[in-house]
Amino acid sequence: MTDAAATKSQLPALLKVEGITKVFGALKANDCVDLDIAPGEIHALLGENGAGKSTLVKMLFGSLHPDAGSILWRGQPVTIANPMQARALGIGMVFQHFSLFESLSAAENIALSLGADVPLAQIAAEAQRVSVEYGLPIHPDRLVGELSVGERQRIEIVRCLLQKPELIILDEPTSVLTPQEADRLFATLDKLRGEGKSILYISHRLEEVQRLCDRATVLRHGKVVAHCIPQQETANSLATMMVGEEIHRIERASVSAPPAGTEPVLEIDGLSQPPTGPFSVPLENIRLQVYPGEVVGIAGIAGNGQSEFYEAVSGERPQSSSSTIRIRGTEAGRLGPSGRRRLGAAFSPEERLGHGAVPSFPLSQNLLLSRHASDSSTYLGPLGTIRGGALGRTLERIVKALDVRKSGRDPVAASLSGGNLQKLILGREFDRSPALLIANQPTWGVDAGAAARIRQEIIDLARAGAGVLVISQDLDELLEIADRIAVMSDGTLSKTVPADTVTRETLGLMMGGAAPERHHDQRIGQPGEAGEI
Ligand SMILES: Nc1ncnc2c1ncn2[C@@H]1O[C@H](COP(=O)(O)OP(=O)(O)OP(=O)(O)O)[C@@H](O)[C@H]1O
Repeated sequence: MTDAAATKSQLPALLKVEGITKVFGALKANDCVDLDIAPGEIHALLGENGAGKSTLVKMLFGSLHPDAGSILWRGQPVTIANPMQARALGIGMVFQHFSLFESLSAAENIALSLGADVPLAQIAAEAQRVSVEYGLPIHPDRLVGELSVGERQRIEIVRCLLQKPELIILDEPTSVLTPQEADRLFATLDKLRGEGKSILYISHRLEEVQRLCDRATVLRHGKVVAHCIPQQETANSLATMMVGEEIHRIERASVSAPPAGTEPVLEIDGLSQPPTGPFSVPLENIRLQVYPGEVVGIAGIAGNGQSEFYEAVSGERPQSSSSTIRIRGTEAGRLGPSGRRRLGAAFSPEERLGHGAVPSFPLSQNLLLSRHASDSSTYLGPLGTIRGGALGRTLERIVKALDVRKSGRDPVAASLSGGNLQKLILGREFDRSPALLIANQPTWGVDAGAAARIRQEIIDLARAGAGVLVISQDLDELLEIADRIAVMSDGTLSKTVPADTVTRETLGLMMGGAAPERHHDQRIGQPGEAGEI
């Protein structure tokens, strides 16, 4: 045990959890969990998707209630009936799925949760002060609906800090952040720890857990399997504790240039789009080609036009000109998502709940929503009746292929853990064997084992002949799976470079806008790209 961790483990606990159990139907999501957190400690809560982490922290925040066990706060047993009581005790939480109203400004959202009679201008000023003090830049007057996921998260953290909590629960805070934003967050958390605040930190990124956290509790299938000091472990040993077996190593055969004359599966030619809202990023003359057999990655700092680009290529925001987007040679610019799906495209959006899936619909109905147009003869009868048997069989196939953990046969989407829902949404698209897959942040919030599985599926899909476009803020992910990488910056797209000729550092520079040439696209095997970065 390191000296600091040893000292912290001996301090009287700020929070102690004893034998907490939570049952959903036949599933024990938490099974007699013990955990203690000292003042001034960053404590990691680790476990694979569906291990029970969110269930545990929701009980600490009063949004779920334990079936057995006790919670002690500063040594006293407490019942946390609701989030208001949790906040009153001094427990704040930043959720994995943000709880902000999109049509309200950042300051209005903060005002709602503070619930006090404080003028909005004062709340905005206070939020600004906290955001500067803790290095979390936000714009209090901006509408949340216009902001990137990273910016929304900063608002959530600022809102939480304004409530002056003693314990802050962070559920996968860095999964949507760039390396630079994550570094800034770590500095913020360090500062909070220095002020004596405690942090319960859920993350699938084991390197950052080792770098940041004093102690860790590891859950598997709802049970505590280990308490450990992350710095005394390796990322591999932590992952093995979580999943109980070694993590799959990605296998990736190199891809050769497609034969001359091969038609791209996706061709974007001069895609420009004016701002779609007061704070949205305009897209400027984007050109890109994706060929069968390859994975093309789009890197970039959040808020540089990736969301607008995804909307344009997926058909969520059809274009005024048909010819700016071609899918398998057919002009598709004016088509919506279903029209593009009929051409063989598949899509996986960044936000899984609300966008990738309807939270209150069972999984089978969510499956139907994305496949009714492209596979109508499989899932719909002659009079538009739903073929439940076919839907059920497909669902089972997807669940098996991606090892989706769920409670019950066909539960509502909202009941799946974040990572399991992500596996389901991607599995739904893989299952169609699409000619083109466009995935936005495919492994956001997914555990190390499942992320490896998803990345392998993406590579296998490409090697089986599909073209894949992956938008990701995770540079390591792009370097692992992409054959070519382009960087989105300020609504423009750099030329692509072969992934094996770039490093994180050069990509980081490109993300900062250092790429001298834009609007070009280059296929694998064409020379002279890397030197031009
Ligand atoms: N409201 C609910 N109803 C039914 N089952 C639920 C509910 N909430 C969670 N579960 C189930 O409990 C298990 C634990 O889920 P939980 O969200 O706590 O996992 P997690 O460790 O946070 O996973 P992830 O890393 O994917 O977020 C999962 O199998 C999930 O499907």
